[in-house]
Amino acid sequence: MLNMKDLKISFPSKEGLLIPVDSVDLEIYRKETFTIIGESGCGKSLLANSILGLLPKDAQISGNVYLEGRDLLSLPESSLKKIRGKKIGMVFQNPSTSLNPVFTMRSQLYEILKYSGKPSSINNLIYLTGKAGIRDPLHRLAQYPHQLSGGLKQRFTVAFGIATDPDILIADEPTTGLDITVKMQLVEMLSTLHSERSILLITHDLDVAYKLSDRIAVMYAGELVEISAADKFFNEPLHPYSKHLLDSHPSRKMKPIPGNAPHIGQRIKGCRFNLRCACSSSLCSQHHPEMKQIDKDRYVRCLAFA
Ligand SMILES: Nc1ncnc2c1ncn2[C@@H]1O[C@H](COP(=O)(O)OP(=O)(O)OP(=O)(O)O)[C@@H](O)[C@H]1O
Ligand code: NI
Repeated sequence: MLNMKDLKISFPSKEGLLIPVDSVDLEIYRKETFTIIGESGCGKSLLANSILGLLPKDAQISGNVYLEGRDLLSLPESSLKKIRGKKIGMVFQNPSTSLNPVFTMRSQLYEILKYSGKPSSINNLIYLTGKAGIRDPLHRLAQYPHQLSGGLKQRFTVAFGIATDPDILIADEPTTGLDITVKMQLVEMLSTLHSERSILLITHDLDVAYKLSDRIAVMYAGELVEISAADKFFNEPLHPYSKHLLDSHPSRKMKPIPGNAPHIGQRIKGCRFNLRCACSSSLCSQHHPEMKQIDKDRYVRCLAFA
């Protein structure tokens, strides 16, 4: 459905070219929830934003992003805008920035539907708010963003995200900043959407990833280092970094990952994780591993598997 080939995003800077996303290859299947996890700054949001053509102006991008065979990166802005509106839905990290404070929820949802040529009857508005798990829809639709709780605002951004019935919904940290009860309600709601469309989920939160994902991709310093079916991933992570990520969770060993994530300008020879890896050998600091298929639904970038 959505395919990335050798995607690279870079920024010119005084210290030379910064490459926060490097050689990413991935495929998101129809109706699956594909989740990207990894420490802050590893490139998750840039990767997601590249699908929408929403990168910063100075970003340089190469490679391909195919949505149903069409390369989004080669399309002019006008076509991209149409696709963005109809085929790709987006749920942003901070609902306050994606909701317009001066319009009611009803008029905002109405505008999205009208713009994308979808039915904008009140029945459809109620249907969509219901799908996003919003109770008492008529009352809520009449309100302005500042009258809503954080959880309700986030539900409305989900309603906006699915309004155009997109093939893929991109949700970047949708649960960040929500308290635990509201977070779990949102997760519950997202899981009901899951059977209908592909979801690209980005999260720091392993609980959220565990509850929602069909497959997990782990990103480290701009590269994907593991892609695995979610059940296998949580039982038997392959990459040493994946193991550390899981061990840092309170329900496991709650052990922090040793060392620090590399600085964005840092060029690391060999495996990018070798400086922090307990299993690292002299080979790891010399050879940069390729992504290798281990079995039907697992890939890993680690010399221990080469
Ligand atoms: N316009 C820019 N110019 C230079 N570097 C940038 C720019 N935008 C982002 N970056 C850098 O790219 C890296 C990846 O950023 P990105 O936002 O994709 O990380 P992330 O994995 O989403 O992190 P988080 O989990 O904190 O949201 C970061 O180191 C960031 O500083
Ligand atoms: Ni991010």
